[in-house]
Amino acid sequence: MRGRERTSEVSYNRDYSHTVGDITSREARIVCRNVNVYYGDKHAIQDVGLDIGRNEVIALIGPSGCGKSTFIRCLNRMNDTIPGCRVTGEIVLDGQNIYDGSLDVVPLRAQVGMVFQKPNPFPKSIFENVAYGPRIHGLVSTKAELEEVVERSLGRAGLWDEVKDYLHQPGTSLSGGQQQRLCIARAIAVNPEVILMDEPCSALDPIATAKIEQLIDELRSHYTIAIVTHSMQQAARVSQRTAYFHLGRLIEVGETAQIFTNPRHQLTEDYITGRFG
Ligand SMILES: Nc1ncnc2c1ncn2[C@@H]1O[C@H](COP(=O)(O)OP(=O)(O)OP(=O)(O)O)[C@@H](O)[C@H]1O
Repeated sequence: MRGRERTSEVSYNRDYSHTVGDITSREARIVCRNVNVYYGDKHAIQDVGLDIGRNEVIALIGPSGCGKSTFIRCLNRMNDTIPGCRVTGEIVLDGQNIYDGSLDVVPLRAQVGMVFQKPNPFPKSIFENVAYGPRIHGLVSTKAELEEVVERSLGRAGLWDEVKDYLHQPGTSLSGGQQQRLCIARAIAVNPEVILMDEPCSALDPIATAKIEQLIDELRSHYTIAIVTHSMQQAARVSQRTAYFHLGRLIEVGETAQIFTNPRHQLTEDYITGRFG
């Protein structure tokens, strides 16, 4: 790590000497400590500590391969599905370490929903895409309740008005941006607390991207959101805090405005000014 005067002036976290800035959050929803991830012998995430707060959007940024996706996948144990992947450390959601052996990952993945880079609706109708989760998680007992959940979720995802007359058309018949909002509605339908988004706009045009960004801002009042993005403009537009990763380490975290206007670590500055990445 290159040093210069700037790095000697900054205050590091007491327990996370390689991370500049305050890793804690006043109203922490997720508390990550000493998180390490290995793919076989490869040490992909190294000693990450980070809180993610209630009703906040946190952007995870950094050069390709720095571990953003790997880290976000730790938060709902999606890495469990990757052969040879091992996670150590603690990730506590509402007081429970989600890596406890006794924890059932099925409800966890409803509680911590995920939206991927490419919209991935099920090969089912628009209605069924949203209804599937509440039905299998036993969240509704009548048809009327199910219809209400579908309408509310599509409404919250900003899609209801566009699809209310086509609920029985295939989800895949929608445009890319609409499909992504359908996937957000599907995540919302099972009452998540946290929504993880891994480059949710990378397959979308600027208009569809703007809609998703506006939606993210609206969703913040109900959910905690972590978003991986390659777009620094997007991070600046949608997030309140930003975390900068480099080679598997969390280098700097802070208020988004501070990270983009006054980064405290040389590596962060190099990245945001386009010197590498
Ligand atoms: N399934 C896997 N098996 C082995 N190594 C992996 C796997 N997935 C990721 N890695 C490695 O872990 C490191 C972090 O990758 P990751 O995809 O998390 O980075 P990223 O910051 O999200 O990258 P990008 O911005 O390009 O998506 C990289 O060195 C990558 O090659």
